[in-house]
Amino acid sequence: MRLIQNMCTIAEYPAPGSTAADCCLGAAGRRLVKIAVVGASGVGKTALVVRFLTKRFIGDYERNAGNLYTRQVHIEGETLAIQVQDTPGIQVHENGLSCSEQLNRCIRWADAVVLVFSITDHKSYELISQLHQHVQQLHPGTRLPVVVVANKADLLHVKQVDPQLGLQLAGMLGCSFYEVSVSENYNDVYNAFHVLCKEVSPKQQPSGTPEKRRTSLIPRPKSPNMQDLKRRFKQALSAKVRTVTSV
Ligand SMILES: Nc1nc2c(ncn2[C@@H]2O[C@H](COP(=O)(O)OP(=O)(O)OP(=O)(O)O)[C@@H](O)[C@H]2O)c(=O)[nH]1
Repeated sequence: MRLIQNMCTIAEYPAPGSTAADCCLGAAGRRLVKIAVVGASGVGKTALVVRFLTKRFIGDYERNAGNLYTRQVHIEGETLAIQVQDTPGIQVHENGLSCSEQLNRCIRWADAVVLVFSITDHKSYELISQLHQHVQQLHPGTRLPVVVVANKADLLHVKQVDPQLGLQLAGMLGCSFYEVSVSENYNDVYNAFHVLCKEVSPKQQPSGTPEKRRTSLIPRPKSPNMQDLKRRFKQALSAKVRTVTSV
C-alpha cells in the first residue's frame, strides 16, 4: 500500500488517506466494473495490479492486506470506471482452501475475477479450480466472468507448470486464459483486464449503472398517486451515486 501511494503519479489514483469513494468515477454516469484479483501468495497479484494501473514493474511489494484502486479505461468507444481489488494471498491448509471473510466479501463485491497462478509454483496452479468453484459458489445464479492468468512466464528455468496446462484448465472452467510475465510485458497484462471488462455486460451488474439505480430508487408503487411519484422522482434526482469504500 505504502509503495503504491509513493509512486502515485497517475491522477486517477486515490490520494493517500482517501478512499475509492473520493474518486467517484462511477458518479459521472460511467459504467463501473469491479474486479477482484485472487490467487495464492507470491504469485504476483500486486505486481499485476500495479503493472496494469501504472504500466510499471517495480519488483518488490509489501505483503498485501487487500487494497482497492480505481481508474478509467477506454474500451471500444466506452469509458469505464474500473475498480481493482488486490487481495491477500490465499493460504492452503490440509483440509483445503481457507478463505477469510474479507476475501469472501471481496469476491461477492466483484463483477469479475482475475485468478492468478505462477508457472513457478505448482501449488498455486492446483488452487485455481478450487478457487473458481468458490467464486461461482459466492455468486449463485450467475456466471461471473473469470480470467485465468499464468504469471512469471519469464522464469522458464524454474518452471513447474506448463502454460499449456493453464490453457486446458481455463478451457475446462470456461474462462479466458492469459500467460503473462508481469515483469517483462505490459500488453498481455492489459489484454487480460481488457477482455475481462468486455465480458462484464451491463446486464450482469447488480448495481452502479444509472439504469439500475433508477429502478431501485423508484420501486413501482402499488397504487401510484402524483404526490408519491413526485417525491420519489425528487429523491432519484438528488440521489448520490453509491460508491464502495471498502470490501
Ligand atoms: N521474475 C518475475 N517476478 C515476478 C513477476 N511478477 C511478480 N514477480 C515477483 O514475485 C514476487 C511476489 O510478487 P507480489 O506481487 O508481491 O505477489 P502477491 O501475489 O501479491 O503476494 P502476496 O501479497 O503475498 O499475496 C515479487 O518479488 C515480484 O517482484 C514476473 O512476472 N516475473
